[in-house]
Amino acid sequence: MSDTDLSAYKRSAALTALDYVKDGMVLGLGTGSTAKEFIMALGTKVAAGMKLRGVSTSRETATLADRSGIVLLDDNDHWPIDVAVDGADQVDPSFNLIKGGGGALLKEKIVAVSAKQFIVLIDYTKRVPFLGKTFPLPIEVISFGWRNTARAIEALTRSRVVLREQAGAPFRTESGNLIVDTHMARIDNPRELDAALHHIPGIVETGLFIDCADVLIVGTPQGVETYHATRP
Ligand SMILES: O=C[C@H](O)[C@H](O)[C@H](O)COP(=O)(O)O
Repeated sequence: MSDTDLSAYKRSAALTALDYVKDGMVLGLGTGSTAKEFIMALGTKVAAGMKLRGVSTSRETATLADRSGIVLLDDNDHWPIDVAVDGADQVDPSFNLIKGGGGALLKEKIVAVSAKQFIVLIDYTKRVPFLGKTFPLPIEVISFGWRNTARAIEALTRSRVVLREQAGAPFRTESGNLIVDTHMARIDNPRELDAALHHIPGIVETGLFIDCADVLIVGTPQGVETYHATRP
């Protein structure tokens, strides 16, 4: 499946998400190619007269939002986010996610949990029976002592941990941290793993999004499928 084909499924999911957007809302705006489709589609709503404000999860998204006519709230404001919309790298049957393929996981998680409703958009290839295996878990760590932090992650997960690089240098997040990608064969209990990882000093945030997604919108060859999470 080529990226071009998949982008059509991402776009159809993004267009469906427009149904959740109402005039005057504050939106949490995710990062990545699927979120980009959504933000560009919002531009048509704004052009038609809808007033939207947003919180951006990356500089790239801020630029797109600006082009779409969405007024961005300041980083230091309190954000009354109605709906956050973002892509994901993997989604399991309980709607737990791996995110952070683009390195924006920290801001994305802050925005997702701040929203009254979090909508996840994916193409159908990202639904998996369990997290891991086909996508390494991104973990944001501070650079101070990162090798020791990586060792601790390896010891906990019994997996290979690889420092993410970009153009031959360590990749830096917008918060100035590093990302280590953790190649796990299978994540059996994402909630337990996330909790255990958060006990390791040096870890800023993980790409595990547990119990965050309220709505999952999936672009498939047969059309768009929408699922609503049920919480206990
Ligand atoms: O850090 C990046 C984000 O978590 C993205 O939302 C995720 O990687 C999915 O990206 P895309 O929509 O480009 O597949």
